[in-house]
Amino acid sequence: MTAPTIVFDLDGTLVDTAPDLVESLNHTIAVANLEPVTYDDLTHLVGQGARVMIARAFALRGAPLSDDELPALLDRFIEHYKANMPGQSRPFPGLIDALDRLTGAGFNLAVCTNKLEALALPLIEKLDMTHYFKAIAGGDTFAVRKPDPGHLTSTIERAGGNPRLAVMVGDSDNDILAARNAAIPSIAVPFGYSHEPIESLGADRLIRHFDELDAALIGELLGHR
Ligand SMILES: O=C(O)COP(=O)(O)O
Ligand SMILES: [Mg+2]
Repeated sequence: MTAPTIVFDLDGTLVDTAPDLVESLNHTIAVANLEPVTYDDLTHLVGQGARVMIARAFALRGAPLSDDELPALLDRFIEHYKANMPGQSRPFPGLIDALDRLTGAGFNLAVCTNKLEALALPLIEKLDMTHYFKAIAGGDTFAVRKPDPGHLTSTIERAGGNPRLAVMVGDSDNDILAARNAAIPSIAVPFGYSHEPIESLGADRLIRHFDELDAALIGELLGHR
């Protein structure tokens, strides 16, 4: 029988990347003399990858940005973010124990992030977490990205899993929507970068800490289907 797959979002779910994202974003927009953004701003900017994050920062500052300026800004962001990796980014409390526990219990683990694949892979590698995951899919890995259900189902398939036997864990509306659109149960975490109250996202469960993520909870969610 195929093992159930647990799919994790990356930014704000597995890893606290906010300080490094803010730093690289501010380095990027500084070329246009824009005021630096803050952590609170980030919850409105993050979610659709670096390109959209840069465009939203310009919009936040009321600065014009044409499509032909974006590629150079994106390159500047990628270069800075990669050079500092893993920077201050760390797994959230209890994550590594949870990954060990779930792997030990026979689950397939995977990552489905809207972060560019070329940033997601080295970050996970530098934090020594690659070996936990059967698949790591970024926002540009497939033709679609979250909240499109295809991003999630393709990640599960790449991990050798079955979308009918899977659970999504995430911090934002994109994650919970992608799961709902794919008819996959979802778990929300409150320590990430959602700009809306986490309770309002409509996840099937809310966990406060990774200590709560165990085989019993996954079984309960899959049993309810
Ligand atoms: O980097 C982003 O914009 C979003 O990344 P996430 O999907 O891992 O939260
Ligand atoms: Mg996230």
